[in-house]
Amino acid sequence: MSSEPTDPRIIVALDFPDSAAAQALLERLDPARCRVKIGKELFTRGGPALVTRAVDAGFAVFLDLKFHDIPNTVAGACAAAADLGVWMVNVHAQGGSAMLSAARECLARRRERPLLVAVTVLTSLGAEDLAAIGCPGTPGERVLDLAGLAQAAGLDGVVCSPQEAAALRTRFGAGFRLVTPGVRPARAAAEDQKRIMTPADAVAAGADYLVVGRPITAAPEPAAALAAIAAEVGG
Ligand SMILES: O=C(O)c1cc(=O)[nH]c(=O)n1[C@@H]1O[C@H](COP(=O)(O)O)[C@@H](O)[C@H]1O
Repeated sequence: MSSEPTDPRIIVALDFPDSAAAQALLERLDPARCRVKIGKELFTRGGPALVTRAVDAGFAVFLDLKFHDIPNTVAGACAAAADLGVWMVNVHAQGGSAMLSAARECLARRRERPLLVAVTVLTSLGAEDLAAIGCPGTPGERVLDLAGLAQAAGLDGVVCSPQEAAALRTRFGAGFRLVTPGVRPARAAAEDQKRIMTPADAVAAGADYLVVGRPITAAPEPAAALAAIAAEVGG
């Protein structure tokens, strides 16, 4: 487990349709005040070059490509992510124990490695969505099961909704990283997110890192929106 400090806690999700828009926001953000996340949309547009630019600009980068494939393929993808110098990388816990272990082992062999976290149940899914895909139980129950799989495989933590953070913290203890999207300031629109909480409530529940996209990136003044959320959570 890593013992690095959690501050800054806020990870700005750079979900932009082109590299120029992402670059423009990066130039207005301070790497001492936030981390950034590059996900599927922006990575597919901007590729590794954009990731390298953000790393070189001093940002702790969460490369959110949610790898989910056979163990050998996922291990190789995690190694490629580590080569980019990112701070955190993720895989889907539903890929199973062998896949999680392969990812972990491949990164453990490196002198410096990114944190490895597993996505549990997407924050856009509610109980009725799980039922529709034949998945029994509540999102909370499934998240606990999948987080158990991730911890047993030696991962650093999980991506979950803040609604599950308190139960996970109780079950898995202080060193297990809880990365929570599904964060919405009071009165902000939920949009496609279903399991949400405010920034202050998420941190009170035990979240280490808050992934925040549109409440910052779609704000008229993104840096001011970030500062307001940072003030709410104390860092
Ligand atoms: O892995 C993620 O980051 C992730 C997992 C999850 O369960 N839910 C979720 O929303 N995310 C990501 O978190 C970000 C949330 O963005 P906003 O809904 O705009 O704040 C997006 O970039 C999603 O891809």
